[in-house]
Order: sequence, then C-alpha cells, then structure tokens
Amino acid sequence: MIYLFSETGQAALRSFVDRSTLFAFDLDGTLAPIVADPARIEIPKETKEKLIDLNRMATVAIISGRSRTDARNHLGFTPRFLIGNHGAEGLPGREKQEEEFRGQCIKWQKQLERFLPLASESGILIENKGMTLSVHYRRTSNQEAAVMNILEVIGQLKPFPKRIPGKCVENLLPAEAPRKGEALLQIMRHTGCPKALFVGDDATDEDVFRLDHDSILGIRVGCEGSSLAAYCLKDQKEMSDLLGRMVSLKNLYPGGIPFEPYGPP
Ligand SMILES: O=P(O)(O)OC[C@H]1O[C@H](O[C@H]2O[C@H](CO)[C@@H](O)[C@H](O)[C@H]2O)[C@H](O)[C@@H](O)[C@@H]1O
Repeated sequence: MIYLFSETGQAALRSFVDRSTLFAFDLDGTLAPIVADPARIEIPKETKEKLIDLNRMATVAIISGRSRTDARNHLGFTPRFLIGNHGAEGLPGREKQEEEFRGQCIKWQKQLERFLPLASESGILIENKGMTLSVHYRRTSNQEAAVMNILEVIGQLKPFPKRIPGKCVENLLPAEAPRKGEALLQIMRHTGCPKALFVGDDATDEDVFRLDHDSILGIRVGCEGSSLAAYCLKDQKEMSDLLGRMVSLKNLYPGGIPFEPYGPP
C-alpha cells in the first residue's frame, strides 16, 4: 500500500477526484475510532463537520457493518446513501431478500443463545443487527479462548453462515447477502458515478478493496499488515485531514450535485 499523504498518493488523489466521483466510507475504525463498547462510538467533531461539508457538494455513501438505524444515530447527518449490515441492508430493490435475512438471523440468535448460555457473563456480546449478526469478544478476559469457543459454535449453526472476522468480532452473514463491494457497485450504477473513492479499515472492507482499481480508489485506515487496498492512512486520526483535502478538491468542481437522500427514512 502507498501512504496516501506521500507525494505519489496526493498526486493519485488529485487526478482521481472530479465531479463524477462518489465518496464512500465505512464507519467504525474509519470515521469513528474503535472503542470497547460498540454503543459508545463518536465521530470526532472536525471529522463530522468536514463530512457534512463534503455531503453538501458530492455524492456521499456510508457503507457500514452496523444496521442503518444504528449507523444513522451515530452519524448525526443524512448521507445520500446509507447502507447497513455490510451491504445487506438498504440497497434498492432488495427488500424481499432482506426479510429472508432477518429470519436467518433470528434462527442464529436462538442457536447462539443456546450454545453460549454464559455469553454475557464472560464478556461475549451477541449483536443481532437484523440482517447480519456480530459476536463480539473484545471484553472477554481471554480473547484467544473466547474466539476458539465462538468459532466452534459458529461451525454448528444452521443454516451455515458466511463468516467474516473483524476487530475482536466474528460477523455472520447470510450466504447470499450482498456485501460491501456489491453494494458500492450497485450505488455507482444507480447514480451513474463511474468512479468511487472508498475508505475502510477492516476485513469486510477488503470486499471493496479487491475491486477494479481504475474505477475504485481504495484507501485503508492502517498501513500495517496486508490489504488489497492501493493506498493507506497511518491511522484513524488522519481521516479528518483527508476529508479536508477532499472538500478542497471538490471546490475545484463547483456546482456539485442536487442532494436527495436515497431510500426509506
Ligand atoms: O463496517 P463498520 O461500520 O466498520 O462496522 C464494523 C463493526 O463495527 C462495530 O464493531 C467494531 O467497533 C466497535 C466500536 O469501536 C468495537 O467495540 C468492536 O470491537 C469492533 O468490532 C459494530 O459493533 C459491528 O456491528 C460492526 O459490524
């Protein structure tokens, strides 16, 4: 990965961004720093202000692993696109499928509660987000043992889920659920934006980073470890600076786009 604030990275950003660019962001670990309690995330004030500015002048999409309602409560503004559940919630024309996903998650939740009866006492948090489910182990006293236990239980779930590990979390998705990459491509088709810039930090974001690099500029928060993203930021604190640069680049293209939020409230 190339550091985005290097000369090469800045040149790439300048030549990529124009009036037709869609700006898409992940939430946890990208717009908001990671904290121990998922309910207590906060988008830093400066980051939020710049994001709101960008949202006024460009097409902005938030593609989060959280449910749309939960993500909306933390965002405090209305982006044109808000996709939840790692891509499984909020895509145009997928309403019937979403109901099936809900049914699967209810079944998984019941099974997980049966197989992990002492979950909350041991610090495991089962988060049913409607269309996907997350099993958190950040607050367990022995994370290694906890994840082994969780994986064993996931192996017994029916129907068998698509499992994507994240930051101290195992995410369970219905096998047929659209993921972040498919969600981004569908929004691009819907808006007619031929190019998208996407910033994310976690394993579920790799689903976007693996897409065609000519039309999608992938930026990973964190330069360590492996990723399919072409560019990276050193850490989440650099997000505010990046948004500031995006806003000033968009200022080069006055006129913007008419703003109309997509989807149900
Ligand atoms: O795709 P995202 O918007 O980044 O959502 C990914 C998951 O984020 C949340 O969990 C993560 O952040 C928590 C708060 O910082 C942290 O406590 C947890 O350990 C992380 O895994 C959220 O709770 C999940 O539902 C999302 O899937």
